[in-house]
Amino acid sequence: MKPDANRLSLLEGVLGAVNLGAIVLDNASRVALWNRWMERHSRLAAADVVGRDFYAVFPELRAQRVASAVGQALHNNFPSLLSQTLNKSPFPLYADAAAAARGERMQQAVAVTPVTVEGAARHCLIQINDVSMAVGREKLLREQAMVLRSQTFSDGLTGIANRRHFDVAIDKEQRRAKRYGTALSLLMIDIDYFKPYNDHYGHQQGDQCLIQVAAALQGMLHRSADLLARYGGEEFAMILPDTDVQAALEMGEAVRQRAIEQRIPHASAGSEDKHITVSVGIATTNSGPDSLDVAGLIGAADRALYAAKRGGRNRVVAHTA
Ligand SMILES: Nc1nc2c(ncn2[C@@H]2O[C@H](COP(=O)(O)OP(=O)(O)OP(=O)(O)O)[C@@H](O)[C@H]2O)c(=O)[nH]1
Repeated sequence: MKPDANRLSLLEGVLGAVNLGAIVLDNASRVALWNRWMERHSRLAAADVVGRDFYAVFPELRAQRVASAVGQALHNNFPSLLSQTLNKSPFPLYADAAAAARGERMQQAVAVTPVTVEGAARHCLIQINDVSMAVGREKLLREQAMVLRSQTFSDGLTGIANRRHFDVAIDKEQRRAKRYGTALSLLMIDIDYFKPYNDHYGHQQGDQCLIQVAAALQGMLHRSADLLARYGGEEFAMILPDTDVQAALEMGEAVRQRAIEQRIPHASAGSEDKHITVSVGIATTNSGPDSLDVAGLIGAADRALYAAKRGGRNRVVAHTA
């Protein structure tokens, strides 16, 4: 074999073996080369395609970015890499027969490159990579990152916001209240006689009680900036932006009532009512000169809660400066 013919058959062999789609178009956009990968995934044989107008083979591509990339390569000697977000699957190519039957195109990365051919007008090479796996992996990673993020900010037992979420939110709301001169209220809510509940019914039922109370309180919040968090073991915190002391007292009372409405039996409660109750401590900060910082607000709500417990439990106490 002559050296030139040798090189040509080597090149044909290589093009046939590469694991990507290769199409060569001549200057009049006729298909000059169609490799085996293209045959496999388009289900069009080279013999049926070579020599035909590219847009007769793929009419839908005429109005697409691929067409302008081909034009730029052939007429302006300009290479293009098609944006994958805008051109996910421009070619009707399928991983296998089953995907073709489902009409599920493979995700593609497409590059169009001008090719100089000795003694002929400029050609162009279209390379198509199957990036379905990479795209799938990326999607999975993004989904996992979202799950991780939501786990980082929610309490594993009750599903409501956790302490970390609370810390971020209270800080943000305190600064917002100060900046806009609005009131901010914090409710600390603690289940009464929870240690005897656990001792009497067991830890697992204690967990169920926490889940039920958390869900009931969560259902009371309707404004997007309101937040209920699990602050500690059997203690919840409710952040209420734009809420003055009067409105916070009403909310505290509604919380107390909602807990009672659950009718969770508590045979060993230290009180007359043999059902689960909660105590609520409230602190409110305004933008005035005696406005509280985050630590001050939490400390004040904690002291109010302690006063509610000392006062007999199943009650609401608001901090007074
Ligand atoms: N089941 C369960 N119990 C918890 C969890 N976290 C904290 N606890 C329990 O909550 C109880 C809290 O008890 P205390 O702080 O003594 O308060 P209390 O018995 O509720 O008494 P008062 O608050 O004064 O009415 C402890 O027994 C903890 O073990 C949890 O995730 N699950």
